[in-house]
Amino acid sequence: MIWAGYHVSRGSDHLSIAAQTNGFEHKFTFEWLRDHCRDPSVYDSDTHQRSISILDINPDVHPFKFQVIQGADDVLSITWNDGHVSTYDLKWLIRQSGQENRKQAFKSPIQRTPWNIPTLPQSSQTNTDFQEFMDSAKGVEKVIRSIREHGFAMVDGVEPTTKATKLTVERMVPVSQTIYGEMFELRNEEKEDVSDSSYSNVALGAHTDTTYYNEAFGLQIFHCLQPAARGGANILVDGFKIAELLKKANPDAYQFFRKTPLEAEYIHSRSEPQEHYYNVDYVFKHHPISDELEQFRFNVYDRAPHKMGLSEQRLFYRYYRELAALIVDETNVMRVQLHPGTVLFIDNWRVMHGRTGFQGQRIMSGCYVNRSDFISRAKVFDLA
Ligand SMILES: C[N+](C)(C)CCCC[C@H](N)C(=O)O
Ligand SMILES: O=C(O)CCC(=O)C(=O)O
Repeated sequence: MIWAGYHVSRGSDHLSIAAQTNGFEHKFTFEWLRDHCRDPSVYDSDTHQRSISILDINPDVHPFKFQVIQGADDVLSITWNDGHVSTYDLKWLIRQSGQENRKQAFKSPIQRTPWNIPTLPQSSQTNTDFQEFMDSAKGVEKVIRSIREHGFAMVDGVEPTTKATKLTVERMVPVSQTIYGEMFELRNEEKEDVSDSSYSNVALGAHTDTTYYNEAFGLQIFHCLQPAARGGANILVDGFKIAELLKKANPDAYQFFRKTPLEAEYIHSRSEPQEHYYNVDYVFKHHPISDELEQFRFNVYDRAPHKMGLSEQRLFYRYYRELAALIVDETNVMRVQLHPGTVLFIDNWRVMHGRTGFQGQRIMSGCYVNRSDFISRAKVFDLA
């Protein structure tokens, strides 16, 4: 059966849709087709949820007849041996085909552009005005695009309060509930029962947060409500650039961190701890299908004891020094003096943050956002 350049034919247990141009065949078993029936009786097209179990489908299901109905959207219609009729938008069906290049199908739709000092993105790309962000979908899209392409974004002109920071974040994504609270205000007065070193005035080397969580938070948000009298600048380092540099300088080290999961842990409260976060995962985490680098995880402070054999220990220390040296190399370190009014969004799966030590009172307001919540929002704009 010929349809707009395709030939649909039947095999022993499948249908094949062959492109007339190059003869490429998209093949789907009868079971796959019946399972992917988009009829409202078995599938909700609003929520994309299926409403039947795989056991409701007869494994011997096969077409009684099939035909292509041509129209605005060409449709494949199958009448099954049990009498059920399924229709498929042929363009949709071809997009689901895993034969051609499954890897390709999962490639990120956005171009991630690793940066360091010589290649810093323009502020016109990364910064968005508060009113534009609040009033238009375009403003939100611009911020998401910058986070996806460059690993960070800024919104300027926000009222310098924690309440306004929350409002700004929630325009785009829900704020996460964490052990640090929802919105946190980081002050350098000793917090009585909290053990994290960020609640002090010491310098913090560039790191990603919550490596000890099973899913590290997707975004870290900072809004400096009161800058320190001296020091206290933030630093940002693009982990994807570091990945690129390490891979080039020492491919074995890159492979080591791709294949060797590292231990991380944290106990939040000093007295009567009610929790002990612990996780193992890779420094360079790749997508299981596309193989693209998806997450960079690096935090020297929150490492748990490394349970490694002797040769692994030797390699680990050699390579970890090399990695750490790239992260402090000034060519790779962006300095940002945050001031009241600017909300900084950091992709915590890519860009490391830190700060210089400081004197005087400093107040940093902020929060975390779940990875899934952020990616879900980005997908609406076709940015994930
Ligand atoms: C942001 N806030 C101050 C609330 C917490 C900071 C946590 C930092 C921690 N060492 C980590 O890397 O997760
Ligand atoms: O105080 C800052 O600017 C950064 C703190 C920090 O690195 C953190 O909270 O993880």
